[in-house]
Amino acid sequence: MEIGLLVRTQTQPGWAPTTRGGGRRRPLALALGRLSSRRPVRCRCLAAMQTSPPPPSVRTVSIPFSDLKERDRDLSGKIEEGLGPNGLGIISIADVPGFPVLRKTLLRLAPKVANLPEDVKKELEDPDSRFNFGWSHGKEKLESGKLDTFKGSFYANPILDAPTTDDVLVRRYPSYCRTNIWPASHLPELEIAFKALGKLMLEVGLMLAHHCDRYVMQQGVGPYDGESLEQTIASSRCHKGRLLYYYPQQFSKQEEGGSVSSWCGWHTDHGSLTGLTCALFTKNSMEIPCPDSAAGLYIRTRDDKVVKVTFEENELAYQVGETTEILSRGRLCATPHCVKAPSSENASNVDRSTFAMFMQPDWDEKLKFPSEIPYHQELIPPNGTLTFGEYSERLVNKYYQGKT
Ligand SMILES: O=C(O)CCC(=O)C(=O)O
Ligand SMILES: [Fe+2]
Repeated sequence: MEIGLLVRTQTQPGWAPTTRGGGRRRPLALALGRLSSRRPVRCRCLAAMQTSPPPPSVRTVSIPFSDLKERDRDLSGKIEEGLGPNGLGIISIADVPGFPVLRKTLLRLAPKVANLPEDVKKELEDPDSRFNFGWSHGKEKLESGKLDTFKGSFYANPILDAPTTDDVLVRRYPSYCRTNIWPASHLPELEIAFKALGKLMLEVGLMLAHHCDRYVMQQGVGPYDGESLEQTIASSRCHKGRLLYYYPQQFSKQEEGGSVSSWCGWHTDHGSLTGLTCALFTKNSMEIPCPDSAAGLYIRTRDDKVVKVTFEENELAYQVGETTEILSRGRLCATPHCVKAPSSENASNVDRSTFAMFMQPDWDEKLKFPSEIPYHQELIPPNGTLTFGEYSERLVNKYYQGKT
């Protein structure tokens, strides 16, 4: 990894260890648990990104839910346009029944979690999972080496409260295998809302995965060497939801040229598929439209341009993770993304709540890697086969302990 090419972000998340200049603090946290993981992104245009006028805004390719649920419908054109080698790497699904209510119900709880008394939040922390279950705030390091207090996260597996009872596995894969922690007495509605939205995002994600599989097979890749994306996701016990709360930014901290990664640093999700809701903004507890058209989710396109991505409030978006890119032999591409905070004057006291559903293979899932892969080639054994759990462990070692 060429250190000089890493994007310098305020909130460089996830993978970046100190040795690579990323200033990461908690090596394992991002690597395993949500496997949302974060690969720092190479970029040659950092200076331009930080000083140029707001980048253009691009609408996601959108698929109506009524089409998505038809298994025999040919959606390969849209899948290619959205997620293929020339796509943005994000696609949105419109008119998902029940989604708008579940989204609002959960996102409205994000500020409530973040504002629970400190001692209650402490109880909700799980250091043994490297903060991949329960409450996590100020555990990751910023680029500057300071702790990231810009956002707080609440993590849980919305599908399984206890993925396994095998102690060996719990010790080996604590970020996947430990049990959920819910604020049962302080915010009992969180568990219900979190599970309901997470399950819906998984169900819709499975439908999308089916169409992704069809597209990949049409491309002549043949069935994936292991399971299809749909089967991989369906049989996994590792899914992880992340309720994110971005604290209002202080204007004094906004002087860094309004960097596009001022709220969440550049990274690529690591697993199979990530579901994303459109964020909810509030100001002094009142829901408001996003107060700054430049704020929100940004991605870097295949031809190295930074664009702001938009999708409708009631659409459900999905991004491709690195593992899917590798297993689809590049037919589906993972996309570097980050989040920009509002920076205009009237954006003070504005917070942002959103939810990400990281769908990733089971720790036991055998992944058959192609002989050439775009990421982490050195981790793959000669026979090209690793379980996802083993692969994740190697990634963690690579980034945080410097061994492969
Ligand atoms: O806040 C967002 O919209 C995106 C969050 C994200 O990319 C992540 O948690 O991996
Ligand atoms: Fe992400």
